[in-house]
Amino acid sequence: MTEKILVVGAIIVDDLDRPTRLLAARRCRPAELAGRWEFPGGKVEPGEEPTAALIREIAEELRVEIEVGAELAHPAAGCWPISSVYAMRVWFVRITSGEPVPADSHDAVRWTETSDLGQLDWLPADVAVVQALVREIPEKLDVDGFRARHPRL
Ligand SMILES: Nc1nc2c([nH]c(=O)n2[C@H]2C[C@H](O)[C@@H](COP(=O)(O)OP(=O)(O)OP(=O)(O)O)O2)c(=O)[nH]1
Repeated sequence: MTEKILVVGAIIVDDLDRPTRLLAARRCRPAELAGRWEFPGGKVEPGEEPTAALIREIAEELRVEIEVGAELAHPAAGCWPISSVYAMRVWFVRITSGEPVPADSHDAVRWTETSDLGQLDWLPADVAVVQALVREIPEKLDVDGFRARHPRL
């Protein structure tokens, strides 16, 4: 069986310990995904560390530097399924330098209160990730707790 291509995504939060807002990005390409919201990021290149790919993608797409925090792993599989071709891993991250601006992958970025996440029209594969976030929000997005409850496989 062929390995799926790994996509990495950033859950950009205002504070890694006590997040209250999250930066969602609206895709502008390809046409079938345009207008839907996602966790900015992209494909890991051959030989690249996933978190290095995340830092690279966020610099390319939003022109900011980030610190990578805890991973939000799929509770059973580790990776979040996207399609027969792609699987995704996502991490909480914090911006350490710069102001996020959409480059060529997005036409909007929006800081969203964690309570309003369900209002956005997310990419289909991201809905499960958002649901996992929403389930955890009453616990103030306790990222250490996340790490304990969703250990990487
Ligand atoms: N970045 C990202 N991609 C996602 C998410 N959810 C989801 O289904 N995808 C899909 C969309 C794409 O089909 C696939 C790859 O993502 P991408 O197009 O952002 O990758 P990339 O930046 O490396 O792409 P490119 O420069 O080669 O065009 O993953 C998400 O939350 N973030």
